[in-house]
Amino acid sequence: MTGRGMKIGVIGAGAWGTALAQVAAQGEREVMLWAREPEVVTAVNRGHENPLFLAGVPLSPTIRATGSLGDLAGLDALLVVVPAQHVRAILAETPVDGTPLVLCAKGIEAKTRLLISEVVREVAPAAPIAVISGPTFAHEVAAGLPAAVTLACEAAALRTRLAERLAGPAFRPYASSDVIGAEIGGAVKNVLAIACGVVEGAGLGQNARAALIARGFAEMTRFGLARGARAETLAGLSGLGDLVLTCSSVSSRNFSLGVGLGRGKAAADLLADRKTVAEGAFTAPVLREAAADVGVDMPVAEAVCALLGGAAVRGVIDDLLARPLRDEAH
Ligand SMILES: NC(=O)C1=CN([C@@H]2O[C@H](COP(=O)(O)OP(=O)(O)OC[C@H]3O[C@@H](n4cnc5c(N)ncnc54)[C@H](O)[C@@H]3O)[C@@H](O)[C@H]2O)C=CC1
Ligand SMILES: O=C(CO)COP(=O)(O)O
Repeated sequence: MTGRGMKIGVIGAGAWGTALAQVAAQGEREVMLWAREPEVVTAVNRGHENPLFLAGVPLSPTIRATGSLGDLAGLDALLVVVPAQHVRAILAETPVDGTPLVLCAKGIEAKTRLLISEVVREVAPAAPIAVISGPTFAHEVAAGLPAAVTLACEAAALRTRLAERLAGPAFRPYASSDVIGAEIGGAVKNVLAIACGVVEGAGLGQNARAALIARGFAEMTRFGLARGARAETLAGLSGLGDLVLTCSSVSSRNFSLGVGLGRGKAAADLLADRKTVAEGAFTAPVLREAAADVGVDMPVAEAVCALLGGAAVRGVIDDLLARPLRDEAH
């Protein structure tokens, strides 16, 4: 069977899960979308919209929302699009068995320091795993604007079928077998986007932001290589591509969080009561620990941790700039 006939389910109806359901529904194909919020289920089924997480985008009528994870049984692949810290709990309640899981969250599990693919191997050991990651603001993808992603999966046949199923006129998956590399790019760039937002909020200028993107990419590469990622994946869509996107736009929740920090607002106030997720705030502390585990220096990630912990912006920036001079290659 080619991938085109695969029946797709999406777990998580935030902005990105809804946008991916829209991608999977192209050609009037049916898609089952699990939403945690009953009002989202109702709005998608009755009005073909998701005003809570993706307002203003008309959705395909072939997307059917459900509040019951049991309704996902028997599908050919499930896209997992709940925030990283909730993947374990949600999959434990989902009828997965051997269904392929396409992991779309960008983060590291805080209490275990595991990448999401490692979490899923624990909670759904029979499920083949793929990862989709790349520079993709949900509202642009849902509106049908052009975007490209890394689609990583070790099994070549499944990789091809998923790419056939999800590719569309404006959505281009690029195949890779480097699952860990695709995950690390997406997780680390969120932390670096907070740092770039701080540069913006504190008015440090365009030169500083470009320097931070380049030195941040050096950090991502050091950590990724130490964890077994391939350099070309880190330099691709899911690494450098997504880093550039989220480090240069207030459409990024992580960048916007950094702008607030850079203007001197407290992290606790910026994060209180928010409905949408800024994954970098959860990833930064666990990334610092995970980097220490493999002996990798990540000064920008350290600085983000300090700011999230309440340190004053000026002091953190002064400390970064006062670090000993070093070779660029390190
Ligand atoms: N929004 C975007 O443009 C993109 C987001 N992503 C990633 O997709 C993942 C999901 O993010 P978004 O769709 O943007 O979410 P969102 O910020 O739009 O919405 C929050 C989501 O979290 C869910 N949620 C809240 N508490 C929960 C709980 N206790 N258990 C399970 N789910 C819970 C909500 O139901 C909702 O689906 C994140 O890892 C994000 O980094 C990846 C690419 C693009
Ligand atoms: O991952 C994203 C774009 O690729 C979305 O970024 P934010 O989560 O920072 O909004």
